[in-house]
Amino acid sequence: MAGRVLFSLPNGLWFLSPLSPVNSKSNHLKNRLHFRQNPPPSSSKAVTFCSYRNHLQSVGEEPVVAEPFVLTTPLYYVNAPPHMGSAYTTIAADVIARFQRLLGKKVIFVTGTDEHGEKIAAAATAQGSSPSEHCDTISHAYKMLWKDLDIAYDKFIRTTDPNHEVIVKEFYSRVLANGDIYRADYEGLYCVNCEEYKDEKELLENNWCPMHLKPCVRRKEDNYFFALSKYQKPLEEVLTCNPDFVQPSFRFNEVQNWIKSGLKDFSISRASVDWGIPVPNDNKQTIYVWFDALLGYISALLEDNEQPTLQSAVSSGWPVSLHLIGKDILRFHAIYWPAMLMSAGLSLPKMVFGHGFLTKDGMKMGKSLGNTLEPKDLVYRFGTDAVRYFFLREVEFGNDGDYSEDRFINIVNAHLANTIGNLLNRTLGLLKKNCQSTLAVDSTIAAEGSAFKDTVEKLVEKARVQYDNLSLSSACEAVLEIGNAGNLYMDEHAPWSLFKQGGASSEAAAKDLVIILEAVRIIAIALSPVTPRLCLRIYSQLGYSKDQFDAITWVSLSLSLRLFETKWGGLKGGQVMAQPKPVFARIEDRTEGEEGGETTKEVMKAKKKIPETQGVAKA
Ligand SMILES: Nc1ncnc2c1ncn2[C@@H]1O[C@H](COP(=O)(O)OP(=O)(O)OP(=O)(O)O)[C@@H](O)[C@H]1O
Repeated sequence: MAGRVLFSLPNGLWFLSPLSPVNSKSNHLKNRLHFRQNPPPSSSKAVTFCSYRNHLQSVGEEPVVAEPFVLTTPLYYVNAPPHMGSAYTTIAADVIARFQRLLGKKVIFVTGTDEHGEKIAAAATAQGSSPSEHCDTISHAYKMLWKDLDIAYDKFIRTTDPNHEVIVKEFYSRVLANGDIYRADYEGLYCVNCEEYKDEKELLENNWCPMHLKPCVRRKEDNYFFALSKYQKPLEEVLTCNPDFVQPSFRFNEVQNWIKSGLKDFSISRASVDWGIPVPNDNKQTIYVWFDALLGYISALLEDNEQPTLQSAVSSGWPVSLHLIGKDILRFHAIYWPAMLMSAGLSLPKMVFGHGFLTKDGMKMGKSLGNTLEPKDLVYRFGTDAVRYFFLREVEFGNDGDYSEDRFINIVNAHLANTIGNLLNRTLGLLKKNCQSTLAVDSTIAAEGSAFKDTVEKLVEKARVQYDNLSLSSACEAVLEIGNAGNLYMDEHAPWSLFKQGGASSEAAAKDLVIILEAVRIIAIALSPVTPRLCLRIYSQLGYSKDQFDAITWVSLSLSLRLFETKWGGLKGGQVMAQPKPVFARIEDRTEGEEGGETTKEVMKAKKKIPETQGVAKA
């Protein structure tokens, strides 16, 4: 999405004269907001966001009880294959989706690709392929990467999908009928690579684009515009009535300031771009990104073989609970999109979260700059869980973060291999040696009167709250603290020496092992949204099957059905643990064919897969 608008905010337009007034600007500015299908209660008053929501509820468009948890990533622009920045948003979305599923919610996780525009056509020509072949190749590269990164999405929407086109056209027609689209002439300096008119103030000498270091060309065309300015007040109200609408809170303030500084109408079509969805009733123009790609969030919701209508798509999960995006496209998601939805009489998303950038030498990593980090390479070298864990734990969600390989290796080794993996391994080693790998008592009995149990329960609750607040790094930290507390407990109690003393000391030592293993069991649930493979291996070591792992929930819904939850008390006396085997090999210790695990095998598997997409040339 962002790839189509780089560094240019298409607000500053150069109006010459309104053309054949689809709805002339002067007229539509006088109009009050109205909604074609569901007119609001009083057409004589400007509609506020709060009254708008009440109105939608009364006509049944806004569900009173939230149903599924629907979340989206941006639809990535297929001008080049994915990179670690695209992977970052998608990993974070996957973690949130997995967490919500653990809470027992039905989740619809939407991702996909934005496939229209001049840059795509140019990239295809440069490759000697057709635009549609090019889109197929790059879109496939995204899907392959999501597979390697264990991204469990529910819907993958491509904007070249014919159903998407139907939805875009219906949406456009609604907004048009609402008097919010008009045609006007404008002229300016155009950067072909940004696919955007630029404000002369932002250009370098001789009108060079600062991003592409190429000259912009003067262009004049007539386009269709969306009357964003009409939504100034309603958007102010959206923020006033809904302080959680934009997260993190400092981005909320940014959005508020943008709105305060005055909203200008924006262009929604291109006359010179063929590779796109034609504007209804004017096939000389194609629809520009915001009236195309953003609609993918809605068309993705269509069920297979369903009539593609806005109504049917919306009834399958709109409004979304969360749009997860990078801060580069915040303005479009937090201002343009809500205004467009209001114009079409549809509900607004519940939250837009704009995270920060992964940077390289302080610059945003991006396809256009080409300063990207290859996620496939990282997966090949370090494994899927290591990549997922590092970026979420290291970068505070919402802020920027720079990548360093040393830091990557240190963090992953210290947290996953040492604190968690080693704790499990040495406990199971002692259990094997002294208790035939069998638990002496239930974990509830073992922990009677133990302050450690309370510590674990508090920390896991802290992790839940942090996941819920989208503080993903803090959630990881809370889980890691359980591991730290477990290691401390082990060192303080020294069960290895208690076993040597025999008698009551030996019994106490056997209980200590149960206590530590129960803590590790809880870690495996709490970290499973972030490192699902590692957590499955931990669960297997604790003697559970994959089916049992797949059935875990965070909170017990029914005591008889949900045995494996984050509450203390899952492990039972007599339960037999598996033979101790490292669940996470330290990075420098991994060699081809090494025993130790699946981690090594996963790395080798990823290595074999690399050629599948590595050959995709950059646009
Ligand atoms: N460096 C990055 N850090 C974090 N997220 C990123 C980064 N780069 C891209 N993204 C994610 O991808 C989205 C933009 O998608 P897009 O396909 O336009 O990628 P892009 O690499 O930014 O493209 P371009 O460099 O051409 O602008 C962002 O909103 C964000 O979700």
